[in-house]
Amino acid sequence: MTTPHINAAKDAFAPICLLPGDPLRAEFIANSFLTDAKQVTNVRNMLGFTGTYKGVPVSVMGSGMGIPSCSIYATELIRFYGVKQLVRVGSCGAVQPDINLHDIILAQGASTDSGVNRQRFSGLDFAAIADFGLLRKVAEQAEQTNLKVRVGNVFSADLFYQDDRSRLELLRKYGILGVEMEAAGLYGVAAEHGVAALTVLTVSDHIARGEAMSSSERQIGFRDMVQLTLDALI
Ligand SMILES: O=P(O)(O)O[C@H]1O[C@H](CO)[C@@H](O)[C@H]1O
Ligand SMILES: O=c1cc[nH]c(=O)[nH]1
Repeated sequence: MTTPHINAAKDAFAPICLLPGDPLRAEFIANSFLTDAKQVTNVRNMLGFTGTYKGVPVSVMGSGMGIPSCSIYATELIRFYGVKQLVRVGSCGAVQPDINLHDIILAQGASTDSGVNRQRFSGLDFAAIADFGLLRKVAEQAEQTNLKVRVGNVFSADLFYQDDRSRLELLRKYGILGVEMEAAGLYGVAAEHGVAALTVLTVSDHIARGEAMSSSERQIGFRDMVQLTLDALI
């Protein structure tokens, strides 16, 4: 079976799928965390893998950057491959002064400048929120392992390069924790199909302070996020 963007066998994906933006991060997660991970799709080099974690089948697939790309993969995974729980494991730029590089954010909700949810919600404003069950599991796992996480609203931006400082100040004032590019779209796709989604983010940049992780720091930081997420869900 193939879809326009996934060339996996019909039963190739597990009901739980992690979605990093970067397909090479998907490969890293598969090789580092999953047992017997096998590559199941490679259309456009958007790699997807399925293996097990503590004996439970888990998939991981790149989603690309931005809501349109992520929405394509999320929709095909749900409609054609039966995925029921989609958990984005991504990076973000921090907005608030008390958030630092390496911090982990659970995106309880996602504000956005994208119009996609208005398109699917008849022009009305849809509150793009995480599945409470998934959110609670990851928050409780963090508490049990003494890993500090922040839970709240993030902003899913269409533009990565956005130099408007007044917008940054607006986001800070409204309590936005971090800026990324997919969560609001993922939550909209999940709501449309009646499945569960969550976004877990590692702070890779501080937008206000102009700080950024090195590539090796990114890998270690992402490791903590993935470990937390898998231990919470499985
Ligand atoms: O690291 P990922 O998961 O790709 O997430 C963030 O990084 C990309 C921008 O560099 C966007 O996709 C943004 O959401
Ligand atoms: O979308 C993103 C991701 C990481 N850092 C940012 O500043 N923006």
